[in-house]
Amino acid sequence: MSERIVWRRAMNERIVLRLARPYLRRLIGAGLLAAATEFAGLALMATATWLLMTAAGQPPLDRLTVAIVAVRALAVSRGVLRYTERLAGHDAVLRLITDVRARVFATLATRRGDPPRSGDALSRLVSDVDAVQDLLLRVLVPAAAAGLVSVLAVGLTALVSLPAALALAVGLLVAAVALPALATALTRRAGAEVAPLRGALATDAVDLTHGAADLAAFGATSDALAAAGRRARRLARLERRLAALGFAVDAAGVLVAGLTAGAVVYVALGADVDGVLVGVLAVGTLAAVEIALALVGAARQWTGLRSGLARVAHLLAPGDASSETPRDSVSAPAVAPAPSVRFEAVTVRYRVGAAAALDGVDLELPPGRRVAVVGPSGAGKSTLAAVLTGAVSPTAGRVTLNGRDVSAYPSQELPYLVGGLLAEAYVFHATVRDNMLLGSPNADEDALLTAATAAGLADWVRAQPDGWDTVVGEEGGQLSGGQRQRLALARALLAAPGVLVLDEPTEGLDPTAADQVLASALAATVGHSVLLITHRLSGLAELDEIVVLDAGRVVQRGRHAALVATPGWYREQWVLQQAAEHGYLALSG
Ligand SMILES: Nc1ncnc2c1ncn2[C@@H]1O[C@H](COP(=O)(O)OP(=O)(O)OP(=O)(O)O)[C@@H](O)[C@H]1O
Repeated sequence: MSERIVWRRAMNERIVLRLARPYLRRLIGAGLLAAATEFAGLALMATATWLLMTAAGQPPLDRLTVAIVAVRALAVSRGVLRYTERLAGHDAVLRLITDVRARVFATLATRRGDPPRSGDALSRLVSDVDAVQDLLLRVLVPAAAAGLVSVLAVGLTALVSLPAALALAVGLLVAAVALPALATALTRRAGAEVAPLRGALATDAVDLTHGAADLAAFGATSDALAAAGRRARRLARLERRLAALGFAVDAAGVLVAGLTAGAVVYVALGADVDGVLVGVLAVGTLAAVEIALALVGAARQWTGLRSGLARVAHLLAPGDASSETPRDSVSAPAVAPAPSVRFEAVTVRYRVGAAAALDGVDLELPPGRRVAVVGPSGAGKSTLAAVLTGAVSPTAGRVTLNGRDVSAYPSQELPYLVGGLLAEAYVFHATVRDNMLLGSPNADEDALLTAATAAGLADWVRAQPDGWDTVVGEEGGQLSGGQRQRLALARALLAAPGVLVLDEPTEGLDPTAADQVLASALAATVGHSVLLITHRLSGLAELDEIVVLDAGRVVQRGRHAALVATPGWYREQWVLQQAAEHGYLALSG
């Protein structure tokens, strides 16, 4: 098992690095330049030490001339080398990154079956692809340079004293192998958790903003916010822990440098090495260990980059396991008994001086009553629902639940009393199950099936290979408009708040499907309080009352049978719709 994980990790790097092949020569060049830069630094320290210590003995100036020129040359060349190394490295890596980003973008754009969320996709395009850049510039190039310079330093020390070279080699091994391994082991788990958590937080931001209305409608806002808050706090904790471990490892690095220099000096003195050379060895050791310690930083970087690299590799070589973070579960709502609803002369004006969207509307909805609100476009139907759910406050008049003003209810309590399918319901990029459970997280399979059947979604779910676990795509993009609507209706039926508001539940369905879905949804809500908003007039015969709105006013009200027998908007529309739909049926049959 662990072997498999290690193999897969190595595979991730290999998949990403395979893309670097066209730029290999430039990258090797950058690595050599980096090594030359570090070596120039090391040589500068050693030469300057030799110069200072020798000059203290006041030798003839010509003995120092070469060293003086060397110090100047090394100081200048170090800067020049660093500059060219950066230029070569960034040139190669930026070319590579352009390729990787284009490939990731193309994969994200064309991929089917496991569509990413836009927040997550953004994070992949930005931070995960940056991980490829960091792997090369901050891990591989400095690591190669540090390795090369360490070997050179040991080799040159061996020319002075073999035992001192051995002491340096041990110190360099600790600094370049043991400490990086320790740093990786300590930070691996936390580091691996950080990138998926960042992805999950980006997704939270998209869902919390785009899905805000639906989260509020199902009373899931505070749970969703709490879940996002938990993730944010966990991320902050992990990052603090990583920072603390980083400081501890850095401190250990300083200790290793000091101890190694001490050991080299001790061994060199024991081997009767010349005093000036001992000084050179001491300073050279400090510089060499510091260069080797760059590997600790590289290893730490690598740990942090791994999950990003894995996600890029996963995208570029599909068919591997996904690393999505599961959504936290939310607590169950208490199913509220239906309240008694009363609209008293409710007037809504969206702007001062604008025509009233609702104009003195009275409506009673005692527990168990089912009322339809119909009327031409712009008549105020959705406004009526919005006033009932507390989304819009009346300009005049009031809406009460059990005698208490809607605005007096806490926002956490209201969704269990009134809610349901609001206009333009948001479908989350999650499974069918998760979408349905939004308003009733603890519902069991039977309840899911009942609600899905009533909404006419069950057959489709059964036909999916993943059933309830089918991912519906961002904003339900993998569903047809009708399936999206059925899913939103099933969610509302499952949530079953005290008063179920259904705003155009059959929008986007053809007339036959619309009739079937409305009939089964109404059959599932017998005994519940329902406020149905619809522009279709068929299937309303069994409702207790139909309210006809026009320009914000109630122009007709009564049961279907009475309304079709009375001249007015309802009868005219009924006749028109029947004629149109029979024509449609005749054509489609
Ligand atoms: N948020 C808003 N800001 C300003 N005016 C609004 C807003 N929402 C609705 N209105 C206006 O209020 C009136 C009633 O709109 P409402 O959406 O309630 O009608 P509706 O009967 O649901 O229409 P439709 O059947 O087309 O959905 C319309 O004139 C509309 O332009």
